[in-house]
Amino acid sequence: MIRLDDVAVSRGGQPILRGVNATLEPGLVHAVIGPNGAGKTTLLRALFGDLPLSAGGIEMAGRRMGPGRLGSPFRKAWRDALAYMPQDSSADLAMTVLEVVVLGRLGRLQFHVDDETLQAAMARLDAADIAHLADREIGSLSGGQRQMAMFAQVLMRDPLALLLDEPVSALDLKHQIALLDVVRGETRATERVTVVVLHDLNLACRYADNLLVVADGTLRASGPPRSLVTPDLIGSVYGVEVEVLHDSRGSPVVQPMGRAAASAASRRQMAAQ
Ligand SMILES: Nc1ncnc2c1ncn2[C@@H]1O[C@H](COP(=O)(O)OP(=O)(O)OP(=O)(O)O)[C@@H](O)[C@H]1O
Repeated sequence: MIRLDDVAVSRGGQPILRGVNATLEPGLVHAVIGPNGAGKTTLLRALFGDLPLSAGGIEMAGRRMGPGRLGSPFRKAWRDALAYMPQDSSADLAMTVLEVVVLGRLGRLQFHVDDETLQAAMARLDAADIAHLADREIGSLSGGQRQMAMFAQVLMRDPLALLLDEPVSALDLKHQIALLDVVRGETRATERVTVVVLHDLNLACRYADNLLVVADGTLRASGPPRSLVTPDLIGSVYGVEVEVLHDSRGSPVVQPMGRAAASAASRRQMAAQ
């Protein structure tokens, strides 16, 4: 479990996140949604120990990270428990896909890649549907193929928690589903905490057990998609009019209807005038 307690983060001297309280249960997929610039990546990087907290704390596996400079032994131990896939995993390296995936075990490697590691890397590539690309140079892949390879790499770390920042942004429909199926399956099987930033609200509703709605640097709402996702919440967070339908499994489906001309409150005010 990961617990966030009144977390605040500043960047460039500006407060970006404030008052974030959440409990992230293991074995569940937690999807972070919210508009551009809301603070989603900042939240993920704070969880990874990549950005210092300006207030509050994060507890994970008996450790507590508080405000202040992150001392390097603490930071290393904290990050060793996690696997983080950043938004842009640009990889212009002269390395093959297989070598990049094997790097996920860095720290355990001692200048020798044993057969077990190679087999594990191949299994990860297979699960990501890119085993046939193992010997290609990573820089020669398409954006989507590279995203799948970086995903295979983070899984090799066998982490306590998986932090994925827009992992499907470059993927076609089939590979979005394939990657998120693996994410959900691994999360359940390993009882780890998964936090994934997604812009596609319908994928978030379909795959997340818990949604974290970030807006203007605060956690506006959180909970299971079915009870959380309403036209009012999505409309007010994104500034659009939406209809919320439900698919045959009961997952919410968000249908944009147009930009919100005015809030309900201002419409009532205008009607009263
Ligand atoms: N180094 C920085 N210095 C100052 N402000 C920053 C810095 N990096 C990011 N920000 C600001 O912090 C805010 C949150 O950024 P963040 O990347 O967390 O948003 P996001 O929700 O992930 O957005 P997106 O959906 O566009 O990726 C933005 O207003 C951004 O401009």
